[in-house]
Amino acid sequence: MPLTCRNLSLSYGARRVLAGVDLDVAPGRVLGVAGASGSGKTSLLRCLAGLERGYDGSVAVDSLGERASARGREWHARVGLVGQGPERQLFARTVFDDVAFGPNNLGLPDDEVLGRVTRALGAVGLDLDWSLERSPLECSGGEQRAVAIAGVLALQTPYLLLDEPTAGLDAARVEELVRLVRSLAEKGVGVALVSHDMEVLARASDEVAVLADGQVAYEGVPYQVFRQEGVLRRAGLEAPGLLRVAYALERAGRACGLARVPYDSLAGAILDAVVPGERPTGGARPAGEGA
Ligand SMILES: Nc1ncnc2c1ncn2[C@@H]1O[C@H](COP(=O)(O)OP(=O)(O)OP(=O)(O)O)[C@@H](O)[C@H]1O
Repeated sequence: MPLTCRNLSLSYGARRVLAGVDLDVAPGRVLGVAGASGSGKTSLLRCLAGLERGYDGSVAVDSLGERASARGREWHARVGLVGQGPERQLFARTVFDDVAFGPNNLGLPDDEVLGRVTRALGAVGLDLDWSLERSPLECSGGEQRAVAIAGVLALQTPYLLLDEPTAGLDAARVEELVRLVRSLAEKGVGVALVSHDMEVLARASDEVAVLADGQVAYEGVPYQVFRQEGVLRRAGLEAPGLLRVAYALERAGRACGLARVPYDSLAGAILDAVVPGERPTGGARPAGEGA
């Protein structure tokens, strides 16, 4: 059963931030969440994470039903949240201790903690031996982000909420993050991914929900969402460049097979559409390699 919200509304004082939102975060799926600054993305994740109490409507996960988020511990065992700028919350003496904090807090035996920390560090590309020596304060910003994400991964929650996890990261770490999100989904984790980077959403998401004026203005598979020009305008968003090229080609009668081509293969599909038969479908040949 998914993590769901139904008719979810939330106000801060007189300001209504969410106004009747229905969304599902399903096991093994990645729900991307897009929207302008202040459209309520973080507030939505906080409701799903069981951190907001004053909402109307319902939020449920597995067998924990309406208002169950008030039960705290049970909810947090199911839903992990990596908030914005999570590296600000690193505090332990070593990276290892920081990542181990959550599992230790669950009262798990030492060998289970070690296993979880090892796997979580590996998932974000960090080394176990390094983690035993290094203070989080001595890490680069990108490493700190990875440590903070590992700390939540080590909780092994079946649902994971990520709020702007790629903000400020270099291209290689963005790439790692997209791969991590996809591999978590392949292992059955249900992920909600908030991002201002439409390319990250197009690559990582199974579906994208666009928030505008506190409501879901549109929800669908990425290539459909990003062709909704009116919705994007209303939400202050712009489709990723490659998709805009693909849409333009389709309008000109040169289909790129958007319904079946994953975003990462789109450059090859566009070249196929422009110069038919010149390239293997989905494959981009390294520069300089002969035909
Ligand atoms: N604790 C709070 N008290 C009062 N207002 C709040 C609080 N938290 C958020 N808000 C307001 O609610 C609105 C939505 O904020 P939220 O952080 O959910 O938006 P967002 O879509 O995540 O924005 P961004 O993309 O800039 O992170 C904003 O206008 C914000 O100022």
